[in-house]
Amino acid sequence: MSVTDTPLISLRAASFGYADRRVVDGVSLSQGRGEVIALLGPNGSGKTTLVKGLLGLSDHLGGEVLLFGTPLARFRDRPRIGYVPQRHSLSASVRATVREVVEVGRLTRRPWWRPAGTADATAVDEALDAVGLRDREREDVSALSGGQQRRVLIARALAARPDLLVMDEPTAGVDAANQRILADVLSALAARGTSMLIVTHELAALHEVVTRIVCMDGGHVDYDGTPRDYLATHRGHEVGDGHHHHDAPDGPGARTPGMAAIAGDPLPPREVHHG
Ligand SMILES: Nc1ncnc2c1ncn2[C@@H]1O[C@H](COP(=O)(O)OP(=O)(O)OP(=O)(O)O)[C@@H](O)[C@H]1O
Repeated sequence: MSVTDTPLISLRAASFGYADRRVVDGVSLSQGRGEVIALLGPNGSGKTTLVKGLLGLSDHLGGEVLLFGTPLARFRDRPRIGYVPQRHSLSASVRATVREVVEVGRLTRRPWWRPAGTADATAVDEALDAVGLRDREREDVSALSGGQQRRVLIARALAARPDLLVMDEPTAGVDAANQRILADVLSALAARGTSMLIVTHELAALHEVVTRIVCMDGGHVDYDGTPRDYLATHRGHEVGDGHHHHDAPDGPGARTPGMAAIAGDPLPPREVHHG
């Protein structure tokens, strides 16, 4: 297998959890370069625990986990995986400009004592362009909407030029118009070949971006295939986790659109964007 064929992530019978509590149990999954995987499943099925496991933020409790071919325990090249955490918005109590927040993404790419150079500035410019916020770079992040702040966080992750972008519910809590903008941002990244692993309850918003669907239930993977096959086998059910929802009536799943949306019903109109 050549280096370029090495999967970005490769899990064999992998388990993750917290201390001795096994939440993700015996999952086998590998992601190739350029793939955009939507990780679906009901609340509590272990999606976040799985992606946190890849980042060393939950405990690896068994099985094999390779990141870019290197066993998780020996993996040191953390900046290769960009992470946009769940339900994270930027604190209103800290004053920082959009650009300053994105610049933080570069810190993992240089020693702490070296000041930012032109390569850092270029990476920040590109990340801001990728999310369509270059023209807002001097603004205070607290002045931005929730959806725009989510884009700032995506830019922060992109600034490190990761090989894999892991996002936990990037569209949750964002209104329909801004979901559309976020989906466009992710589509543009996908068109550039960015590999993504996206935990989501809102497949309808992202269906144009996703190349593969992995569905979890009770800590296991119970579906892994193309969006087309997923649609065929799950027709009549709600997208993602709607049919399993049990513990978060006001959570993101509560807004999960039905199958009709992914099957081609029109999405909400695009937001007209001013400056
Ligand atoms: N830090 C933690 N310590 C102990 N248990 C945890 C921790 N974080 C999550 N869990 C438990 O792990 C289980 C799976 O949670 P996880 O967040 O991975 O699910 P999820 O599929 O991402 O759910 P959601 O769709 O609600 O985000 C839950 O039962 C949760 O209580």
